[in-house]
Amino acid sequence: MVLTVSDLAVARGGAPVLEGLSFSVAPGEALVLRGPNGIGKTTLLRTLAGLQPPIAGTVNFPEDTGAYASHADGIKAQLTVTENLAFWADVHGADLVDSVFEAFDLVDLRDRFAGTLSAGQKRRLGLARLGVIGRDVLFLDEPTVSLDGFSVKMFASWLRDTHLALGGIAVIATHIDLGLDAPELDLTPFKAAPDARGGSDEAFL
Ligand SMILES: Nc1ncnc2c1ncn2[C@@H]1O[C@H](COP(=O)(O)OP(=O)(O)OP(=O)(O)O)[C@@H](O)[C@H]1O
Repeated sequence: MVLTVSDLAVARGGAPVLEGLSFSVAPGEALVLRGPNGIGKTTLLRTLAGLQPPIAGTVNFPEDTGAYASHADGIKAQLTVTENLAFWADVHGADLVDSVFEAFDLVDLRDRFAGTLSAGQKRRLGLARLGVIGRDVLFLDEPTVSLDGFSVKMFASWLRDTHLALGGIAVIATHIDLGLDAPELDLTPFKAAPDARGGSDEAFL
């Protein structure tokens, strides 16, 4: 299982954002996306994950092995932490294992309604979803936003010592160092030439 990207071009709102991207990520490896605000990290991650089509090139990894995570993580406010995780496990036909509560520091929050969690706690729950759904190829958009230093370290440990150690793959847009010893891809040189058409995609706003 390898993630292979060939001559990819991506667009947002009908306007090309990045072009000419080729790279591959092997099992057990992560790739960190770098670049200034607005360069196209979110657009690229969404395209890699199959949430929007590329305008050129190809993205290859085994079907049904990918998962995209951003701040809009689909937490159900009226369910407890445990019920949220059980729901996601169920949808993916996976078992909800106790170690997930520990890995994401949710042990004391098991019975709390998700709607009552703080921003950082919600983020931990959203990230814990990745620990239950058993997907091999993770596309992570600023996963550590709202997390305190301790939680960042916990998440980095899970990523390194569980997900990657078991042969998973991760492509991560992050402005902070997760201590992963992963290669970085600066997207700046891949900025698409300006497109006179411009455009707007209301559904994506
Ligand atoms: N509806 C739209 N129409 C045209 N351009 C858009 C539209 N929505 C976003 N863009 C532009 O697309 C570009 C890529 O945005 P994207 O969110 O992928 O960047 P990013 O690298 O993730 O940014 P950040 O680091 O700020 O999160 C930006 O320059 C943005 O202004």
